[in-house]
Amino acid sequence: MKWKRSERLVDITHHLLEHPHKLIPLTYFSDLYQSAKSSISEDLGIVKETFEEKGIGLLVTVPGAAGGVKYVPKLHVEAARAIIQELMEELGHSDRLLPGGYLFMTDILGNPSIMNRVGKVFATAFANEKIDVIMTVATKGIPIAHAIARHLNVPVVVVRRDSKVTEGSTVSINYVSGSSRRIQTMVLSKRSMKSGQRVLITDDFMKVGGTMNGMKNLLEEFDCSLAGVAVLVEAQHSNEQLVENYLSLVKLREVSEKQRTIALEEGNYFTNGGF
Ligand SMILES: O=P(O)(O)OC[C@H]1C[C@H](OP(=O)(O)OP(=O)(O)O)[C@H](O)[C@@H]1O
Repeated sequence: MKWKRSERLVDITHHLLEHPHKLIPLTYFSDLYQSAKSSISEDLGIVKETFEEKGIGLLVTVPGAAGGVKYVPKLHVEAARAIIQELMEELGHSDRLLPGGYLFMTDILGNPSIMNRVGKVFATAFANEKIDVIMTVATKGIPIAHAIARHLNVPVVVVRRDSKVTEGSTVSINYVSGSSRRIQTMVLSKRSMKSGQRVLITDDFMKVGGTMNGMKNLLEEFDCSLAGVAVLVEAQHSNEQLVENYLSLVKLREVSEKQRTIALEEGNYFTNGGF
């Protein structure tokens, strides 16, 4: 089948979007479309210019025999800010307030369109980091972890709070859950990670950071290192913050269970390295 340029451009775009952060040799495209490398290079130049101008992402070219092109999901600042503003509007409804200063977020975490945008905001911040794995803790962190993983093209590991025979042999640690000051357990299958991997930790909500801190401690048991911490919503609180370096999209500054009010502000995404 002879491919017209317009058909190649559509198919190249589709392939790149389906394989973020994957280095694709030019020969893959020239063989697929039976086209000269020079034509493919021109095609990729058009895709690159449109991707970067429209804020879809970057098209990184790696020269040399082992080279190729790699699509890196990366939003423009304005697009990231608009997604965070959208989140704040969604979260700002007083009926989301739960006892203990938590917010009901399950509907947002279950919304694939919102999660996809959240994933791309975080993937933008970590686009240049070497990340091998994304770790979260069951349950509500799972949709966020997968959303980020989709854009970074890396696997997700889910820490559980209980041991299950279906996880095989496991590593477990105890940690103090910040808000409730309860001793809790984190369990992760030994098969989940390999020594030396760099891990991005994420969760839907961080209050005192006990949960996040527990996951950081778990990394040490696997001889893995922390590549970053991504939090959807962080909550202001009076206790000592157990986690310093993290990125949050939204900050729950103040809640009044009596007045049923929620005060939100942008998280530290833009001030702490999101861009
Ligand atoms: O910063 P901390 O004070 O440790 O609290 C943050 C925890 C608590 C809550 O999880 P839960 O609602 O307890 O558990 P699940 O995600 O399974 O609903 C939230 O999803 C974070 O994981």
